[in-house]
Amino acid sequence: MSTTWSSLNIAFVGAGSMAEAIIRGLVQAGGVHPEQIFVTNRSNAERLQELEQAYGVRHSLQDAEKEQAVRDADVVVIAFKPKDAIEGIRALQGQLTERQLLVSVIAGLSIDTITGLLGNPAIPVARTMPNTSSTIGLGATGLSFSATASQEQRSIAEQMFRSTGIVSIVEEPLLDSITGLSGSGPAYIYYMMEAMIEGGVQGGLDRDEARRLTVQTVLGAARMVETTGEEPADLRRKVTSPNGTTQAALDLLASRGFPEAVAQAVLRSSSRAGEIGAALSQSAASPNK
Ligand SMILES: NC(=O)C1=CN([C@@H]2O[C@H](COP(=O)(O)OP(=O)(O)OC[C@H]3O[C@@H](n4cnc5c(N)ncnc54)[C@H](OP(=O)(O)O)[C@@H]3O)[C@@H](O)[C@H]2O)C=CC1
Ligand SMILES: O=C(O)[C@@H]1CCC=N1
Repeated sequence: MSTTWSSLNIAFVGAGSMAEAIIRGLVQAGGVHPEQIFVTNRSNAERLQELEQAYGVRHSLQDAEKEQAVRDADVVVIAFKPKDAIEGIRALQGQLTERQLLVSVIAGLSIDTITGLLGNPAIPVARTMPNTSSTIGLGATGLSFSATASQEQRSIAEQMFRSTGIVSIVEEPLLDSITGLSGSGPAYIYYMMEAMIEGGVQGGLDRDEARRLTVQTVLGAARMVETTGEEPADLRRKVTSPNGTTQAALDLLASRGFPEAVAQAVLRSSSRAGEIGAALSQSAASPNK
């Protein structure tokens, strides 16, 4: 692969929320021309049209066109659910060569399982764990590579995900930890926001007003950590007057095990990624699955 960013061909196999988040980042922030992007899925033509309308990307559901687009691509991104991974990757067997980079966003699925399913250990692979905030350029993506990925391919994958937010390059086993932290992480924050809004409503606020105040509070808190460089614990202390209102709320959260529950949630998501990966590896080893 010897190509420039402006001539890069990227094929997305799988056209759901994660594919869209990356496509949007590439087109709107990464300077990738929509013509450089091809997208396909299993059967949902309406969804492909929606993506074409939103971003101008090329698409097809025709087997021959899909195959040609994959063969022509410099980078093939697989973005289907783990349950569809074995069938989806086996379908790509024989279509990829060592000049191409396969990028996986599938939680838990190891590089070894991917190359095993492709039937070629020499295919370069970037295993990634992005998150949905990539949609607005505020993603956080973990990235690791097979030993076969060239320097150029590594740079291209890094540049792709930098156009959707920040990137953390790690050894492959740490990707499950990144899954627990930032891959699943947006959902923890949304869960917290749902509960904050509910508390506001129970306190008598109008739901829209409670939502507006919650959004600004979360945005402001994240931006404070980023802008001041202070530790979250120090910033928390600055909000908390002795024997004041915040202290009363935090005491209640601590008594209900809040910090421990959140840390355990991060670890549980990580271990679930490991379980998914192990199950996929086992199924991939079975020729009938
Ligand atoms: N959502 C998130 O927050 C994150 C998700 N991920 C990972 O991203 C992956 C995708 O998740 P998400 O985008 O949420 O999933 P979605 O359910 O939104 O999308 C899945 C897509 O895969 C397509 N698909 C399924 N099987 C095949 C196949 N055999 N060939 C081609 N396309 C196929 C589906 O097509 P059709 O509709 O036609 O069936 C659909 O377009 C998952 O593996 C997940 O682990 C990673 C980080 C964050
Ligand atoms: O829930 C999941 O399995 C995916 C992976 C990380 C975020 N969503």
